Amino acid sequence: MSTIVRFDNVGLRYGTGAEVLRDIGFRLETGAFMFLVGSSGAGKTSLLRLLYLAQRPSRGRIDMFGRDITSLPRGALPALRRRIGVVLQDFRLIEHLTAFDNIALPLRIAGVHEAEVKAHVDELMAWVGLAERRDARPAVLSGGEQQRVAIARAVIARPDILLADEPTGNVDPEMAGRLLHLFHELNRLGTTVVVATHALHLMSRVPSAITLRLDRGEMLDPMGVLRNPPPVEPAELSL
Ligand SMILES: Nc1ncnc2c1ncn2[C@@H]1O[C@H](COP(=O)(O)OP(=O)(O)OP(=O)(O)O)[C@@H](O)[C@H]1O
Repeated sequence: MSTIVRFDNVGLRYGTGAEVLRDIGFRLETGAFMFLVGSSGAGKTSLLRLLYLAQRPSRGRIDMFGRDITSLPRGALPALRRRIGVVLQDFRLIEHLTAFDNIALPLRIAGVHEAEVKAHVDELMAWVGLAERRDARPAVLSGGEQQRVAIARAVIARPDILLADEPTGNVDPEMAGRLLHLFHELNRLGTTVVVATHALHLMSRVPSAITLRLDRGEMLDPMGVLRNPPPVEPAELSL
């Protein structure tokens, strides 16, 4: 089993402020499902920003996909980002595109044939309860609908890593369970998943998940599980 993400002694500060992340070190194995938890302001979004290559650390080293991303030239980042699906708290939908076209975007960028795009997007929209909102633009969608468009867009092209920041924050409990199920299915197909959440009750739905707990910018890992991930059983690999 290979390591897809590795943090060594990572620190992050914004501008000249104090460090908002300190001494973060962990390994994430390919195919893992990780919950990122901690109280508001603990640094969850900041850690996701590092993983999405939106921010470089102020110190330490981050390896992703077997490369040291802290020393990569800017020009190399877009190709890496295409392997990452991301659901941010502000959704970042493209305003002039319909829900369907927003979700279809990663497939179209990848050059997928239009008939296949239509079949995949329609199926996923039905799954996340958006079949009726196919032609709606983001401005007329509710917060929960926008969130589901953002999630569908992030997962449609089966990224190597999915990063989601509080992805069930705007939906009812039933839909939250459904979305988590979607992430779990994607994970079983091989995508490494990182979900930052306050919804601790949802964590029991993914029994195999590991948890990275942040407390005011520091990592709590008393058992050392994240620094020394246990070997994965072959049976789990074949799921
Ligand atoms: N762009 C920024 N510039 C300066 N400080 C920032 C910036 N973004 C976040 N911070 C600070 O970094 C710290 C961690 O914030 P972050 O958003 O990562 O926490 P969080 O755990 O995701 O919180 P929440 O659960 O409320 O989303 C906070 O003290 C916050 O004020």
